[in-house]
Amino acid sequence: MARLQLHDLQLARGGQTVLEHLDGRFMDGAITALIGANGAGKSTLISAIMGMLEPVAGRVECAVPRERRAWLPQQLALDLTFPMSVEELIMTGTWPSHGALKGYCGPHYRRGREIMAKLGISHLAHRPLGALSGGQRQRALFGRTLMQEAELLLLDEPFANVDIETVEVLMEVLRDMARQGTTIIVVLHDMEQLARLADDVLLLAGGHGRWVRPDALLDHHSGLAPRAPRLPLTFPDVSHAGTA
Ligand SMILES: Nc1ncnc2c1ncn2[C@@H]1O[C@H](COP(=O)(O)OP(=O)(O)OP(=O)(O)O)[C@@H](O)[C@H]1O
Repeated sequence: MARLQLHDLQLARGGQTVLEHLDGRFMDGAITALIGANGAGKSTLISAIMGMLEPVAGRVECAVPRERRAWLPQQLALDLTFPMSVEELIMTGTWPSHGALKGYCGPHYRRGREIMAKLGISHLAHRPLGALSGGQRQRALFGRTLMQEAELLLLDEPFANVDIETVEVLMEVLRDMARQGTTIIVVLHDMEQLARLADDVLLLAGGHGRWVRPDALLDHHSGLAPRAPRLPLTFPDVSHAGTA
């Protein structure tokens, strides 16, 4: 039911506590929006979930094997200038489970072609990453995640610098992955995207985390800005909302 759980987690950066007493479970097959102001600790929590940051106290319980955990950072954080084609990038999705040095076999290539077709990038298979638009690059990065057969997927603002048509394709891919049981955590700042995608919301503020129903956030925003759903998220007082 919940392969990823947080137990009284305390995380620090540079000797300073960033988050404490963080509890909760991320349901299998659900999409959780991770929200909070700049510096609230979203990246810190993601690092801990990916096993890259040791908790000061408490623990992350994750039953998903490491090779099935995928992390898609913000596009700007990625160096995509190295000479690699779209197809080559997608095939690297096999590395965590298959190894980087073994080469690929027929079924790998077939699956890679299916994934490119699903993402509408078959015609870009041999194009270098450096020659792609933001949207095309993001489709290719999602392709690598599909190739990896991720069971836990963390994404940081996956729709930033991406065209509207690509947003639609990628949202459908995420929904599809969730339907197949993948646990998805996505950092979002856009209310409309949250409304469309999130089954659950974890709000980080003041060093704590609170689980909020998406509709509670939507009610808050509809009162503030009924005609402007694309406003960036603001953070309501959710002190009435129970922690998980
Ligand atoms: N390597 C580091 N060393 C020291 N402090 C750090 C380090 N990384 C992050 N911090 C601090 O930890 C706090 C949480 O940062 P974090 O990057 O997790 O926030 P965030 O919610 O992801 O912010 P943003 O939305 O700006 O990416 C901030 O106060 C930040 O300055």
